Amino acid sequence: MFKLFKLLNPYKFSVVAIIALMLLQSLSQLYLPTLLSDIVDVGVLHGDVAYILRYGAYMLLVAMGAMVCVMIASYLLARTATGFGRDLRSKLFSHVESFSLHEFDKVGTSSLITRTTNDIAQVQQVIVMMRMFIGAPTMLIGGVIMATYKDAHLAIVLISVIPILALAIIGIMFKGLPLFKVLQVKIDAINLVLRENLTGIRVIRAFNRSGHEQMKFEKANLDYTQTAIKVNTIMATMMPIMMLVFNLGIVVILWYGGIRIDSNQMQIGDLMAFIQYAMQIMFSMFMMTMIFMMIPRASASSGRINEVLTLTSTIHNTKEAMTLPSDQAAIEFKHVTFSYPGAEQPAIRDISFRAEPGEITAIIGGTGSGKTTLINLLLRFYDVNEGSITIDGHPLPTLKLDSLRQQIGYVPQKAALFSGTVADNIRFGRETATDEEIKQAAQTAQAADFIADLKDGYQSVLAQGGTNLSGGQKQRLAIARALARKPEIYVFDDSFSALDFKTDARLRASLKAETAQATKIIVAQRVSTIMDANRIIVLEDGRIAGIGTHAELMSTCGVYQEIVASQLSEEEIA
Ligand SMILES: Nc1ncnc2c1ncn2[C@@H]1O[C@H](COP(=O)(O)OP(=O)(O)OP(=O)(O)O)[C@@H](O)[C@H]1O
Repeated sequence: MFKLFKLLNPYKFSVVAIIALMLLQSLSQLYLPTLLSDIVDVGVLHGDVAYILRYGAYMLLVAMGAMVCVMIASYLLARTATGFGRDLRSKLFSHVESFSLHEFDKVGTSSLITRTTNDIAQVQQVIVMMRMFIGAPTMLIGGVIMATYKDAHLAIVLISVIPILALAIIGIMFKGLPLFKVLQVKIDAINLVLRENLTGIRVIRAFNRSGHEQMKFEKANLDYTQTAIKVNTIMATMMPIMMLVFNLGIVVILWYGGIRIDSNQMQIGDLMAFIQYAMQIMFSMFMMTMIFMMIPRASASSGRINEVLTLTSTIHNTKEAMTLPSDQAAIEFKHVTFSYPGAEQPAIRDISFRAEPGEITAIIGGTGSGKTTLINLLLRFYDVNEGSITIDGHPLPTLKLDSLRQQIGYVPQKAALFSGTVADNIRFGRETATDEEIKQAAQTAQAADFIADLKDGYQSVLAQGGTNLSGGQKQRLAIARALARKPEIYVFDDSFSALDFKTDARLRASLKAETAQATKIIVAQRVSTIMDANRIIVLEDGRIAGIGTHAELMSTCGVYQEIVASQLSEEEIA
């Protein structure tokens, strides 16, 4: 957790001020019972009204001073804690942004969400408690000193109670600590079910699986609740134990104090002050308990946050990484083999091909044959295990990641859109694109007509993920976004599947004219989409089953013939 507290550096002046103010406040609090005992022992017992009024006013002043200290410290603390939370969230977010897909797979999306929200809130809570960190020990130590100063004999009772309480707290903490870690993991589990449920709501409804999902959620929820109850029960036992020990302590103090007053060894005002110090000590022990309750949970959370922060992306720019020149870009895969982390079998093996500028290179194959994997490697979402991928002769790891991705207009298999307007989503491809260029991109992507039909045209607002559009409309917007980028390389990962045949054909015709010079890679399931490609790569079980034009493959590649036969009519094949 201390590692994270380095983020408090920009707030060091506030932190110092808070510490000073809280020390001042605690000292004032400790002074009040002594003033009270003076009023009783000198003013009340001798009937000196002027003394009572003078010291009464003095007490009021000290109490008000303490209150002002708390108010300023609370204000500074609120600012520091929220600032710390904001900075930590930003740090975590930007760190996660640098992750390759491998790290995302490793931590899991739901857990990353919990860590960026709930876990940071737990650590932030510790900062909020900083007031207590200073107040509680000062009051405890100061209270013991002042009580001893008032009556050393009586103080023995007080001091002997403290270790008993401390032992009880430590024992309970040891039982609670492991459960706090479990608690955070169980919040992850709730988030996972919730996330799956919300994103897959249509499928869940269509398959009448709401009851099943409800049960899954109930299970995760109950699991979390049971652990939370267990933790809280352990923690809750602490309070009655503390109260019991302390109240017994007070009874003993009153009894023994009475005897000492009786024998003129102590004054009544001092006993009153002594009891107040005992109360202050008890209060500070309560505060310490609260701190001890918070710290294990926060330290479990900070461990989870640090785990993400120390995770470095396996894919990053090397010092020597160069910028990819923005001209024609020939892509070459040379004997590429790749396995997903943790997978037993390679997803692709010994893949070699070239994709030339100005040409269309198509990739076709059954589901799971490794088509998307090839694209993931080209975009350097993952690094190859064997072989190499080059662009214009430069191996991908020698290129700056930004410059590599800058040159690629990528249309994913599942069109991902963002909340914002239609224009915003197309401009996502290139921030500097003019309105004219956005319209042109939409025109080429065959999206202009449906955009014109929307109520506010290009300014129509899309729901989160573009759920207010059809699948084909989303795909066309994703294509327009890639076109707006004006890259040297286009990658269409099964991007025409949701389009009807006519739109598919029109789109490909307009793309041909618009992207004549670029290197185009088209992954497709439909033969009709890629029949006229310059080169078709046929994949089967992660290996290349054939490379050539449609005509060549029809005579040489059995796998391709099978795919064609399953899709096209006799005339189309001919
Ligand atoms: N993130 C991942 N982690 C582990 N294995 C994966 C991952 N993504 C894909 N795979 C595996 O790699 C293999 C190739 O998957 P890939 O997505 O490349 O196939 P595809 O040809 O694009 O299939 P489809 O046409 O169905 O999209 C499959 O066996 C798949 O199970």
